Amino acid sequence: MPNQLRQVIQSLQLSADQGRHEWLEAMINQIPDYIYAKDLEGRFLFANDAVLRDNGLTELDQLLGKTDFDFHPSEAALKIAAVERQVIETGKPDLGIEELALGSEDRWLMMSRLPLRDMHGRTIGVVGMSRDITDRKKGEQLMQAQARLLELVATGVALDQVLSELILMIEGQADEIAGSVMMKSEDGQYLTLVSAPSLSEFYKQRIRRVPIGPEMGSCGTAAWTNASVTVMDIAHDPLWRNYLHLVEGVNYNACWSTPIRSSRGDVLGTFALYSPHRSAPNGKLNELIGIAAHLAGIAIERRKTEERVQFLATHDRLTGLPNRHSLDVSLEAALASAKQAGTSLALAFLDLDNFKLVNDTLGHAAGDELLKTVAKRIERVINRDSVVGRIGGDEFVIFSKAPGADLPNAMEMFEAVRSAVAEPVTLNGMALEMSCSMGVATYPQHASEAATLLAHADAAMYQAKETGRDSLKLFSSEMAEKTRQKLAGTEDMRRALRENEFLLHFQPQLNQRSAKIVGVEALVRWQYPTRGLISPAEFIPLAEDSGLIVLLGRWVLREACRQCRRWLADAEPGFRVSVNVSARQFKERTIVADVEAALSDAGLSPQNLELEITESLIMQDLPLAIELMNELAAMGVTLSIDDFGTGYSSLAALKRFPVSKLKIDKSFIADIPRDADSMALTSAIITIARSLGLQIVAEGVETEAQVKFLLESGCDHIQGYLVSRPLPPAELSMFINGSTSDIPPLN
Ligand SMILES: Nc1nc2c(ncn2[C@@H]2O[C@@H]3COP(=O)(O)O[C@H]4[C@@H](O)[C@H](n5cnc6c(=O)[nH]c(N)nc65)O[C@@H]4COP(=O)(O)O[C@H]3[C@H]2O)c(=O)[nH]1
Repeated sequence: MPNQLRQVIQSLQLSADQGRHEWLEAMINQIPDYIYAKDLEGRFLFANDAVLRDNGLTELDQLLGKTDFDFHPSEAALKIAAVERQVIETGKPDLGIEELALGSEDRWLMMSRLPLRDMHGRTIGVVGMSRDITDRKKGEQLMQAQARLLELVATGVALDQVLSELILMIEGQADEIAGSVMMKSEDGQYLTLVSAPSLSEFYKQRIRRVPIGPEMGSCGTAAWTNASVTVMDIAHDPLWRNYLHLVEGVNYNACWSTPIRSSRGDVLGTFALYSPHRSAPNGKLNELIGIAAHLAGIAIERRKTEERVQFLATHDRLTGLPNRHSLDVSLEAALASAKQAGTSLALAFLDLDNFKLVNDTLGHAAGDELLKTVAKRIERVINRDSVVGRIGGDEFVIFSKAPGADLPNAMEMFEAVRSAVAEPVTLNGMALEMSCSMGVATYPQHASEAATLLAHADAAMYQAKETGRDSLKLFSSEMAEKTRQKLAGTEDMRRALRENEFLLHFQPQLNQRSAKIVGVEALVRWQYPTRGLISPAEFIPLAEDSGLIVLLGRWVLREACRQCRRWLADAEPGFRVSVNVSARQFKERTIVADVEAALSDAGLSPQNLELEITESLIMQDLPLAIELMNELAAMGVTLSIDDFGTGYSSLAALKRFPVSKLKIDKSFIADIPRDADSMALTSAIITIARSLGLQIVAEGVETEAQVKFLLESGCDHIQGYLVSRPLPPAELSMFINGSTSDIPPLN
């Protein structure tokens, strides 16, 4: 035990024997904390080994009697002296103060100073203790930095800024390291540098884009293998063999790269640390790298999700083209700049010809493939200043954003688009010839508002369709007149609905063997105040087009059910009213609720209602049609396929639908007995339908010869002018209650 300490202890009159002193000294010297005692003048009376080591001393004698002014700059020494003087003067301890160690920027100490008292309680100096809390402090800083980083991610700060903060945070935890974050390119072939705040500019330029693959440096390999890669000596590591030129002139000798992964484990990029020392990261640093890669993953994934959400909000999922909404925005902007610059703008509306046929015959996947191909072809052909967007199933809109694009140039481009779309395309191994119909409208000639411009281009496209498809039409004033008429017609129909101008006629369906009326088909008419009775063929297409068919169809259902209820008392058991259903009623999913409401309003049983559904309705959206048909069939409503033979569905397909009846289209019946093919086809349809357990009704029966043929072929039910034209309910009542015997003698 050094004399000085013994003297101190003796001076403190601590009654201790020699053994205890040695034991005490050994213990104090084992402690990693710093312990010292000073007299009233700040001279060291004692210090343990930790203090000596920290000051670069080996013997206590080198310290005793000296003050902090002998070891530290006077400014720092004055600070210590002030604290100690305070403790001595007040007699109050100064406990648990956290301070940076003298002369250090990153070493933290927790200091405590207490008055040193003699056995009489007099203060004769100060005892100091301090503990190195650098690790704890760094841990706290790391936690704070993580919290801040997550806040930055959450508040949408730019990704490179977030990553740069992350790298600085890790760099702050170890000496002489510099970090980088690289992100995997969309095609998965490359890593691109996103952030590296401390790497040399020179080096950053060289690693802006590096390939991913086996033996592609530390990062390229880590991204390839989805595993950490620790290269301790770049100069001699085989992974860097082909990349040594990158580190020429910079002092990076080790590079440790860790994959940044998404929550699903996919590689999003890499987090790398460079060190001038040929070494591997220690356990603590490895842990930090793991945290950093995880945080970087959160930041990148979050940003990707945001970008995806943003993309989906503005783009069509299938083709990746701008969607209706973003197209509207760019069109408004393009129109505004054309107006400002006093230039023109041409807009084309494109609709594929026979797209539905592709979907129906080759399936939706092939339809989707075709749309993607078309989108790519259009993008390939249009010039850089033009925009193409997909605004509906097979509808595309194209316009030039550059002010001043003159009409002849624009028309030339649109023609090129048409040719590109018409190039042969192979779907499901089948080579197809596609075509499209296009309509063009221009600002300022045809319209000055975006919506009108679109509507006019649409009208021109319809004109192209009507004149044989596969063509391009420029909007004209006659088309404007047609559009105007269409709008006026819709408005007129809306008014007619309000003013109850629609009425129903009913056409009987006869079981020719029993000569009984088994049901009636409800057919709508429009009693126009000035034009008389208008046929549905004239207004149903417009009602379908405008969507008014949903309201009209609801009215028809309700009215037909009510009328059927009135006839039930006189009618044959199993008597049914059949009602035509339009595709729009299915598409807008209103049909099930409408049927329920009509039945309950009329007090009619579902068994007395039949819905006529066309093949084309079913094929427009097969899964939806099957879903709704199942719901309706489950209610007990009978479903029949109307106009059978005019669509594309095969008899075999009928097995998949919950239908119980087939109506053979009148176009087949009309050709009987003139056309042998129609007869053969009709008879085949009847045979197969019967084998499937379906009832068959022949529509449009006008002659005895047709009746004879149908009877021989096994078709029992007929509907047509031969039995009766569609009639107002009052006239039809006579058929039903048997008060007229006008039914022709069929058998
Ligand atoms: N040449 C000939 N024609 C005959 C004969 N027997 C009946 N017809 C006509 O054939 C059409 C049969 O109706 P549809 O095929 O469902 O065809 C209907 C149907 O698709 C649609 N329609 C009628 N009412 C409604 C309705 O309430 N809702 C819906 N969505 N469509 C309806 O309008 C179409 C035409 O209806 P209508 O003009 O009433 O024409 C009726 C009917 O008058 C005949 O022996 N020879």
